[in-house]
Amino acid sequence: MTVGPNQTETNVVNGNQKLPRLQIIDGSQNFTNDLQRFMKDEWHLADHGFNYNLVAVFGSQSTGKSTLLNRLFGTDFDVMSETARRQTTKGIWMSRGKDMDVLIMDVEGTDGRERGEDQDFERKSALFSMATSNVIIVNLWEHQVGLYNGANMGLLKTVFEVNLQLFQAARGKEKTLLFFVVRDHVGTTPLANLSATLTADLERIWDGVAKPEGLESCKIGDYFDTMFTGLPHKVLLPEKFDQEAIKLRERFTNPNNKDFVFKPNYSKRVPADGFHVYAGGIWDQIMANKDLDLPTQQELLAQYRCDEIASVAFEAFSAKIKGFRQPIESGKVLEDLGPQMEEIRNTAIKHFDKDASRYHAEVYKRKRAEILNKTNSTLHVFYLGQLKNLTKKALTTFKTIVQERLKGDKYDFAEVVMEARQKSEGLFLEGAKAIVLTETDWSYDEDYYQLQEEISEIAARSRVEETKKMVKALEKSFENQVNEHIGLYLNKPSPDMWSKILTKYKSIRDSIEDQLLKKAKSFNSTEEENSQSVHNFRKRSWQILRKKIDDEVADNVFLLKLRERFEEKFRYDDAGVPKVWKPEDDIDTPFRKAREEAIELLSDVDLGVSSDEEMDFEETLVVFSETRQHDLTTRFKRESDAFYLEAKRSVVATQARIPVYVYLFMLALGWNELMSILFSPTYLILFSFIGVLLTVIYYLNLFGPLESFIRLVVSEFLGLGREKVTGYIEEKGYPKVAERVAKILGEDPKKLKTN
Ligand SMILES: Nc1nc2c(ncn2[C@@H]2O[C@H](COP(=O)(O)OP(=O)(O)OP(=O)(O)O)[C@@H](O)[C@H]2O)c(=O)[nH]1
Repeated sequence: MTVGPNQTETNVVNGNQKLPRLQIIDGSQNFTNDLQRFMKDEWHLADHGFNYNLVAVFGSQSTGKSTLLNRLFGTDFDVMSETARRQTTKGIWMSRGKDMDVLIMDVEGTDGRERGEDQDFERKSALFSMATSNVIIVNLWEHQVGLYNGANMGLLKTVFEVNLQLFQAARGKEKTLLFFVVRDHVGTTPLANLSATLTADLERIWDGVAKPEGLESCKIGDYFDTMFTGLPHKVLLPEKFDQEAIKLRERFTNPNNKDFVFKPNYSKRVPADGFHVYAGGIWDQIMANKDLDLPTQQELLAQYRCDEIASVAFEAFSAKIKGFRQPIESGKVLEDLGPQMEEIRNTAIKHFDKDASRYHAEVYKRKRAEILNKTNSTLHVFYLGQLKNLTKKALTTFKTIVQERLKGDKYDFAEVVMEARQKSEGLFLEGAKAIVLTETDWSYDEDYYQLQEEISEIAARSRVEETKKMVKALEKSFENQVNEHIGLYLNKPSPDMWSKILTKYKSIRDSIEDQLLKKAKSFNSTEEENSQSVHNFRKRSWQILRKKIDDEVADNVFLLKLRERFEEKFRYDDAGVPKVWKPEDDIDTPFRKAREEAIELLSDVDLGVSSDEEMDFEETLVVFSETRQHDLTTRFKRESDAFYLEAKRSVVATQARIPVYVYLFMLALGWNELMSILFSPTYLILFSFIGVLLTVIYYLNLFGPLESFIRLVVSEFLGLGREKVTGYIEEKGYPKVAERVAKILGEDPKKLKTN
């Protein structure tokens, strides 16, 4: 059966599942596009890494190559029909060995009987096979041994030349096994002799191969191992052929066999998942007739595959980190972000390592650094976002703690700030450390520094506010004390009250200043700030005192105080009982004294702090200026004069006595009336009552009120009379009344009317 370009075959024949095979290079020398799929889906070798081997078979056409391969590896390569006898294998076919991790290449026969001009395919396929295979089976008839052309020695020369081109640098390290299978071995010539002949031929060919510079003395054994075996005639001795074929298969399948063919140093170190790229690249190079530089090819393969692997790993990585974006952008601090990022990134790198580490070490290292860098850069965005959110959270924590702690009365501001700072910075540092991934140079120093700066700014602002609040509270306390104590002095004025006020003022002020300095310590204030605060407070305290004094010495208020003080002295005795002036009493002296004592309060008061205290504000208070003193004195004198007159009047009232002789005269005149009264019980009781009443009025000094009362009664009485008259006039009518009036007056009523 002749198969067309890049044929694939996976069908079932005679009820048996045929092993899938692929024409990787067709008769027109095109490389297949299906190799990756076959490696993965048909042969299931893609994930085998280096754990697979590759065998190619060389030999003249129709020498039973395909038959041999099918026997050894259970493959289903086409075998030439016994009757047709024409070339079967075109190009290069590939199959996986049955139940073996081995790829087998059935290469087109080498003598090109049907190929004609296309002789160079031989060299190309040799190059390709050498670049990819661990073992090369050289298939030849027994009768060809010793015949240069017949034994395909021309092909071997090509193989040697190609090998030197490809593997000169790997001398002694990497080798290829040349496995000679002598077909139709009759046995007349022992295998040992045949081997010797072949070895001698190989040496001869090797010697004839032009060696690259520096490798002139290299031996065939530096690059090749050789093995020889013979197989009986398949047609004449089929049973023996079968037995030997089974034995031979053992050497390919059983690693414990002493002649096991696959040795580690035969491997071309192409990971299975990159084989399709590598093989394709090699064939492209061969077709382009370029020097086939295997290390470069391996590097190219590594680059290609590492990129592919990295891309798959990165895709999976990207899908996993998607969920971070939204919450971080919305300002959330994600718990476990660090461990999660580390885990996702490490999984991606592990994935990469697993598949890519088989490739060219330098390329793998470089590509690993690239994907590490790429994943780290991607995660760095989340790292920065989380840092930003952490900074915000730390600042909020700081503000909240400070606000909460400052709510109470007793707090040490510096302690509060320190505690809040420790907590918020601790929160930041803990969170920041947790998101720094290994194998990164991520640093949060700058953010930490910024946070510290912002905390300091907030603390400074808060300190200013709290200081203001504290000063205000102390001023209020000062004001309350001034109102209480100094108000007391001013309510009970005395000549020494001003000095008392000043002393008290200083003592209150000093005590508040002490408190101010104590509190200021907790605010970590500087000396300069402290002295400024004290200065401001003094100024304010002085203003408070002045206001209090100003209020208390306002004209009317102070006049009242003067009057009270005067009255206290003048109208009350020492026991606080109101004085009743008697004619013999001296009114003038107590009046003068009381007035002088009151006026004393208006004496020059130059209230001020001591001159040794430096103040840049108006530090004295002239309570009563000369003009005010004069004005208040005059007004007070006027008021006090009224009291004097009242006192005098009360004395005059009691002093207006009738002389004794008048009484005697009246007694003589009214003797009879007196007697009648004395002897009339009614009169006696009446007069005694009136007498007692008058005495009480006299002693209680109630003549004034009595007089007022009488006046009130009289005026009421007159008012009543007037009402009666008006009522009468209204009732009787005016003309009649006029007539009556005219009659009484003796006038003409008409005249009166007109008037
Ligand atoms: N005498 C002899 N004939 C064999 C042997 N093995 C196979 N044949 C026959 O040789 C012929 C060619 O067999 P293939 O296996 O197709 O040979 P080939 O080398 O793969 O042929 P091409 O692919 O065309 O190069 C077939 O008719 C086989 O039956 C053998 O050991 N001895």
